[in-house]
Amino acid sequence: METVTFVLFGATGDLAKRKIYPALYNLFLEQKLPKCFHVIGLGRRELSDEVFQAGVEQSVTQFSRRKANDPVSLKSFVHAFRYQALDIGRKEDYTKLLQRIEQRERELNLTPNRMFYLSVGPEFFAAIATNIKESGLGSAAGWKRLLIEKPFGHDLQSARELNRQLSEAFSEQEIFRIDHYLGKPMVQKLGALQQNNPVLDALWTNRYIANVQITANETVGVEERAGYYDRAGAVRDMFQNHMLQLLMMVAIHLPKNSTPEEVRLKKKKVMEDLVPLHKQDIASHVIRGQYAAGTIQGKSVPGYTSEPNISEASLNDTFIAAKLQIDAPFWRGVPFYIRTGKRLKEKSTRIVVEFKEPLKQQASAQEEKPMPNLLVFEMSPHEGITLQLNTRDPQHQGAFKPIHIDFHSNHQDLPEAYENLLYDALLGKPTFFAHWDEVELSWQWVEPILQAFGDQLVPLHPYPAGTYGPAESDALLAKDGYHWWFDSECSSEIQLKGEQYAYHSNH
Ligand SMILES: NC(=O)C1=CN([C@@H]2O[C@H](COP(=O)(O)OP(=O)(O)OC[C@H]3O[C@@H](n4cnc5c(N)ncnc54)[C@H](OP(=O)(O)O)[C@@H]3O)[C@@H](O)[C@H]2O)C=CC1
Ligand SMILES: O=C1O[C@H](COP(=O)(O)O)[C@@H](O)[C@H](O)[C@H]1O
Repeated sequence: METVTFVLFGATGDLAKRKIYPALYNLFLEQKLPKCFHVIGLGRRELSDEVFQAGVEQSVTQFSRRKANDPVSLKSFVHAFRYQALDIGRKEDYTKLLQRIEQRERELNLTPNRMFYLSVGPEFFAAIATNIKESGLGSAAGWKRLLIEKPFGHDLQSARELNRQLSEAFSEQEIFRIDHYLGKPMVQKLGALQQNNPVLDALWTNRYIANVQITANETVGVEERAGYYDRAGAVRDMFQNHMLQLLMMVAIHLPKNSTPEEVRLKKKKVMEDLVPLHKQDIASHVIRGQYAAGTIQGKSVPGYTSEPNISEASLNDTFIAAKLQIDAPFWRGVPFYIRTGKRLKEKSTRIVVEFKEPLKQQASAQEEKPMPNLLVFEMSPHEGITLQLNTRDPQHQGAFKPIHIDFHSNHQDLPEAYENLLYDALLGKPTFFAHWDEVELSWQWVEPILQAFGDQLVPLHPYPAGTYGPAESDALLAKDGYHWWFDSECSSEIQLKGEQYAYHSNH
């Protein structure tokens, strides 16, 4: 791996502490960082290198997946960190930063490859990119890369404007837009599973698939992010980015050994083929909800509008469910249902592929009917794949009985999303980053939803915290003769009737 200077804007912030340092530490332990790896952390406040290093050590000790119990390797890791105060708007600070970086590159005899990670609010992205360019920080003989966090824009127009500004300092190949769902191990496996298993590959079409359900349920509420979340809502916070990325990843058909460029083009094609919704049709395809007071895991929680710093009159969405259609030969006629929300009954992120039921159609009215075959990709709370099959139960007059073939990973050994993404960025591998084309098409697709929500054309359904969202979300599927899998009664029914064949792996 090539040597690199990792320049971290927002080095004193929450994301750096909880995600970036622990991810770097795990890569360090697995020897996945370049030799002579070093970091320059930037923030507004004045800190010495020693105080900064102590903060990095603390965050690694607190948040790392692997225990930081070897003091020698921990010291060696934090020794790679230096700190410099920098105000994003002050040009002279970038000149000082350049001098510091050049000095370190000379000391360590490094090729001047520089990776700039913007772990700061999106309002700073354009100013930082411009200052990197104007100060000469981006003009060294080595490569440069820009890593940015979401949110990438607030709507189509602002996303385009931001992209225009970034493009003046960095080319598309140099911009790595982080969508941490693309870093989740199960999401990264989706393509490989399909490509390397002819059984799955053959089934991946509307001939066999009845519908696809993509769920990201959360138990947390708005937490301390009122300022951001009340302007974003579930549609901008989760749907436009993470949920549509999951849709692209599950719907693409990839030939073996596809290049990043091929993956990008296939994902783009999925977005281009998504049937657009018109503002006046949104209410029949999209359900908007907001949590009311309720109980989650035995604990009472307030409603959204009683949360700190949220107005009592807020009409912000904390839940969204939608029915999407892909107008392409493989997927025509297969509804993709997507839902995500806060303060729901349990944390669960999964994709369920429900297969068609020719046996059910053939069975007479009196005959007992089998359950559909399901293929479930679970990302949270545990990573796993489950296949639901039907068998007959000799103990119950040969009645149909679903069985589950289960693969579950030992999640302690799984890399965190940020580890995967940082590793790929260091290697310059763009496959699991959001390309501008996807981001632009995603904003374009959600734009009528944003407008319909803004103009109050879609009812805002309250749902008690601790449920699965508004009943209208169930009705969205019931209209087509389906239901969300693994919610309440449905899931317990399957669990009770089903027999489990489990396969556990350490990887
Ligand atoms: N936290 C999370 O879990 C997630 C965060 N994100 C995104 O990551 C980004 C960072 O979030 P987060 O770490 O939570 O934010 P924080 O508010 O915790 O940290 C902000 C950082 O930016 C620095 N900063 C702010 N203003 C300036 C300035 N004018 N000049 C220089 N530095 C400045 C702060 O420095 P100082 O401390 O010195 O003021 C601090 O290091 C945001 O875009 C957020 O949306 C995305 C997904 C999850
Ligand atoms: O990006 C975000 O994601 C988290 C959910 O991530 P997960 O990995 O825990 O599923 C969400 O809570 C947050 O609001 C959003 O900004």
